[in-house]
Amino acid sequence: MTSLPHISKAGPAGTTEGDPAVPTGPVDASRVPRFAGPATFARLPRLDQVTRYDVAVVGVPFDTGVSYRPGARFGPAHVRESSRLLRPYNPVLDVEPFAAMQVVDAGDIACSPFVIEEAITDIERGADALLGTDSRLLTIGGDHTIALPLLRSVARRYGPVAVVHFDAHLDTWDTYFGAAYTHGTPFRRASEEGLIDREASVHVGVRGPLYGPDDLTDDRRLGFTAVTCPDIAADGVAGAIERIHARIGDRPVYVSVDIDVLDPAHAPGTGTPEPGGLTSRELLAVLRSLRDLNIVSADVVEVAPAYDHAQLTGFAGAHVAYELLSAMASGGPARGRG
Ligand SMILES: N=C(N)NCCCC(=O)O
Ligand SMILES: [Zn+2]
Ligand SMILES: [Zn+2]
Repeated sequence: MTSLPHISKAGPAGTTEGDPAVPTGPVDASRVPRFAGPATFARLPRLDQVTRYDVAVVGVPFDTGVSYRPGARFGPAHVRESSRLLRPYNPVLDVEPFAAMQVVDAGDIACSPFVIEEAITDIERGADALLGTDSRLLTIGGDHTIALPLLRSVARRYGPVAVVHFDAHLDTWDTYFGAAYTHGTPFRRASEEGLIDREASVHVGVRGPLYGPDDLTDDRRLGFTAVTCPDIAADGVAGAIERIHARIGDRPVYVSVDIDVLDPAHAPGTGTPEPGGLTSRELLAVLRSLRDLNIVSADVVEVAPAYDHAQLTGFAGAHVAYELLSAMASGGPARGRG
């Protein structure tokens, strides 16, 4: 009988047992079935099972900032459960992210489900505790409100960062019902607080009706340009990649992926779905191109499992996280401003 867990060393079999320099990898799916044992992200070790890490995958089960369907508080658990099928080698980028870096599951940041301002402080402190000089965060939300405290933490370390924001929505609106901190407003607050590089931030996948033309002029003033879904329909994925790279260069960049950037056919489990979105194939291709960028941290947000079908959105979220980790592994450690 085999007992759990069979956490593997990510180096060549038999050569690295007990070597602290070699990352501890996922549970070996050829020895312990994928559907057995606890659902850490990609079946990676927990924070307390390693002595150091390069990337902490951390959940933020918060959805008090939503304007429509609630439920993204259950996103971290759903993405973890859906990440059991991931495999260690990324053939497109020719990288083994869990061998190139020590990736750990740091659990969830506990935050208030009642008071948004308190939750934002909790998330910022939680991120500060995990983000080191040579470590990065990959955060699983949670609604998009959480990008604000995450950017505060990242900007404290790197200064204002470029943002590549994948989303159907601008999320640079001002207030809802007079509330400043919501999932429709994080990038406006971040821009006002000086957390983002206004010369180098970009939305990807924006579409759907707005409140009025001012939304777009405000958005540009706040430092964003947009590669919209109609742009991608016209110029393809290659056109999108070219524009993103031209805008970002080698600046430190934070990547935020709202899963509703995908068409609802690819990701139904989300709170504010908008028809006419990206396919998962298109999104994964753009994410792979980010290997050339200086990624300082990233998030995947807005997975709301109550509206999911057949784990489509969960698998999409898990794969997005995997490609972000692969891009980080492939691009090497984060660097400060050159
Ligand atoms: N961040 C997300 N997913 N949605 C923002 C939608 C804001 C609105 O209801 O206008
Ligand atoms: Zn959105
Ligand atoms: Zn969003």
